[in-house]
Amino acid sequence: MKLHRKPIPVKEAVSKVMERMKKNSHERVNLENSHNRYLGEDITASHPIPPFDKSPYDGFALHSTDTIGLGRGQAEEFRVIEQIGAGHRASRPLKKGEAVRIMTGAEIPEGADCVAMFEICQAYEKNGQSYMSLKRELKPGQNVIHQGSETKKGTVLVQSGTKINPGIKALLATFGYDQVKVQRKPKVGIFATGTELLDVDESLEPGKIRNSNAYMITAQVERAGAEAVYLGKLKDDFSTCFEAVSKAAAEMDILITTGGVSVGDFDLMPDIYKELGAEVLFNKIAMRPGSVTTVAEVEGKLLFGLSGNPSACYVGFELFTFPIIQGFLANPFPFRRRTKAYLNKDFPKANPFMRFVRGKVTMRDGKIFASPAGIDKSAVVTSLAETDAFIVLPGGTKGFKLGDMVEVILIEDSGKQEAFH
Ligand SMILES: Nc1nc2c(c(=O)[nH]1)N[C@H]1C(S)=C(S)[C@@H](COP(=O)(O)OP(=O)(O)OC[C@H]3O[C@@H](n4cnc5c(N)ncnc54)[C@H](O)[C@@H]3O)O[C@H]1N2
Ligand code: MOO
Ligand SMILES: [Mg+2]
Repeated sequence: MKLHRKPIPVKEAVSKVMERMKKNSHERVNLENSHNRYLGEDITASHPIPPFDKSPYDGFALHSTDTIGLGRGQAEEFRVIEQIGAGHRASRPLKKGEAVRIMTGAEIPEGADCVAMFEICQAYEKNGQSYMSLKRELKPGQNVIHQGSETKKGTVLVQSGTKINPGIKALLATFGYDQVKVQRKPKVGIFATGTELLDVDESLEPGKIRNSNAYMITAQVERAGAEAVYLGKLKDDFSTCFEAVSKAAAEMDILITTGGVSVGDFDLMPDIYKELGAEVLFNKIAMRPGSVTTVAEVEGKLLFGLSGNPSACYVGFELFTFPIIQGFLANPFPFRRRTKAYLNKDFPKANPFMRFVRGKVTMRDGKIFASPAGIDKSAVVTSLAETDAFIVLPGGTKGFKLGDMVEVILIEDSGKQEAFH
């Protein structure tokens, strides 16, 4: 085994992975099941919105020319010929001096060009006929939402590859998509390797630990929008691991293993990649944690050899596997959002490697602050529960001080916020 590996910069490692991005196929799902899926086509307005001139208020539709000169004590009486709610249309065009009692969302009748809200009108009955009197002048088009004023037919409203959110669902429904073309979710196989691993329902035994990576990675895969296929845990035995990995690589779109990528006697992944004839893109990155993260490709399939150490495993996934999954989903913006934040803690120790400190961000008075989520060590699992961001501390000769402005990678919205005031 080669003990001395040459670390490559994080940026280079990310590009090496992204160069291997694969094209994916599409499928159709019912609109109800489309939430959080990635669009497989642009959404183009198939009709204008609104499709007809409509009233934004409950009131009376009339013609503005009938209101000229009103005001300063001058009122005009209108004959109310009918009443229309949303979903109904007036039975005939309005004539001079007529009004239609109209509700919000109803189509403006022919012969009307404006709406007077109930609040400025006086409605009354006279000899079994409805009337309304008005003391205000209205302009043509006043209180009318015009056909196509929100969007014109043919406008591209959402691009293929965008994650479907509640607003996009509303648009899909507006344009009559009962079925939606979406990107097929890549199947991501997951193996946890390690003879020390116990199942969740097993009691602790000397020298053994429960397998937490499998559950963590499954959740990260699902959070990224892919289909997680947990394939089980494997003992550190070459032929068992080799068989399992080669079979899964053929069946899955992407394969993740955790553990066994370093230089230990039972770290079998490097030999497995060799035996498979896989091309190793890199096996050492100038970062902490996750320096041992290894990515290889065999017969067009990417193999992510994530570290066994929980924090390193978590970080390795978010930096390298997350964007490739987004690529599969045709997301034109495959990377997690980054921004700047003020450090809430000193990091006096210089580190030659770039650090991705598991942290949490808070927002106050238009500023973002970043604090570490717990112990900043690769082998730590407890800090991950609080993590909603990575604090990026570039490698170099100096440490960092409280108040320094640093880059943060936003992992999720933890929703920690006081009530609105
Ligand atoms: N001589 C050297 N030793 C190590 C180096 C090195 O460069 N030279 N690198 C260290 C670094 S950095 C890391 S990170 C780890 C990576 O180890 P592996 O990826 O080979 O992982 P394992 O050896 O299998 O396990 C490491 C650690 O993680 C625990 N683990 C494994 N799987 C799970 C799981 N599914 N759930 C929870 N915890 C798991 C395992 O028990 C070990 O404690 O290597 C350093 N060594
Ligand atoms: O890969 Mo290790 O996490 O750098 O500690
Ligand atoms: Mg090891």
